[in-house]
Amino acid sequence: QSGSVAANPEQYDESYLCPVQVGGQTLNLDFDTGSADLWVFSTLTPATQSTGHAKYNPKTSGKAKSGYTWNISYGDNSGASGTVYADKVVVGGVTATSQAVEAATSVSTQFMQDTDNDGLLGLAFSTINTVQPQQQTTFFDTVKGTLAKKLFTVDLKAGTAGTYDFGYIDSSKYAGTITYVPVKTTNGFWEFTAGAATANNRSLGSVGDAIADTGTTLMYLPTAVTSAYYAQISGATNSAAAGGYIFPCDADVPDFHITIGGKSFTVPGEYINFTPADNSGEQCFGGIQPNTGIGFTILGDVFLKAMFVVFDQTTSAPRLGFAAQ
Ligand SMILES: O=C(CCCl)NNC1=[NH+]CCN1
Repeated sequence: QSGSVAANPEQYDESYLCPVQVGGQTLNLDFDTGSADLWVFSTLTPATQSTGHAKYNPKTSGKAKSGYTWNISYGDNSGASGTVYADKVVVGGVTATSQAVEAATSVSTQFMQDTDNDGLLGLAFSTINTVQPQQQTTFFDTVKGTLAKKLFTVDLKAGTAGTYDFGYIDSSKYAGTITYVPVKTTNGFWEFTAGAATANNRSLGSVGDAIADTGTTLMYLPTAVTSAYYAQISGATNSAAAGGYIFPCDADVPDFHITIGGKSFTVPGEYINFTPADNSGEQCFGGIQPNTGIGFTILGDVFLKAMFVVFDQTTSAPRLGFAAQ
């Protein structure tokens, strides 16, 4: 089987939400290549936390997995926890007849407050799924044996709907050729080695170990690369108060170029002029921030929305394919 689902951006492209049928109920989920749990707001979530969200009701067709629990925390310190059911999950027509559906009994304030978001669908490797006492497979791992090709593609867009495709590559969605790089799976992420970064034809240094993460909004780069980039924007400062690099909203923000697999890819400067940093709209918050304390680079939506990316498990050695949109 194969299928395609829309990826609808929230305001400022903060995250992208996709309609998914869970036990016949449609919920809008954040597809996340940086985690491996499929969890949903549910009738088990306290009303004080679930107001405004669509909720999965396991009573309809869910089969409780007795004694199974989950508890996840993300890189941005958001998190959730709960219990586990098996139910039918359909994404863009691709059907998992019995998928582990993790029903939330508690969610952090970030999730409570984002009422567009009814849960997450993890697309990292199942080795980092948090269900105990027995780890569960991601939607992709559950269905991959039934897909025409064991791959999915990600085509996020700036300010408009993109797509996640499962089981095939739609060559109308990218320009030029796809450049493939090997993936290191030991941390459970789609992790690879990126190369040299430049802006205004000046070297910013090398990016190095990086993950492709649809669940993270911004790009978190090595501190040296980040400071070299903002040195080229007059008025840019690293503001503790703002929580990162900001600059005058009318500044000239240069394109960011990164080499992957020997090919150069471009993130337009306008994507890096991310959001107003204050109510006056005078200072804007950068879409590139330092990866301090993370230990690797995260290439999140600001990067991905300039790209067409193939998450490929067609062979025993997973790989990532990158193309310009
Ligand atoms: O947690 C991470 C970073 C992994 Cl290093 N990405 N995924 C995600 N989902 C919700 C917030 N962030």
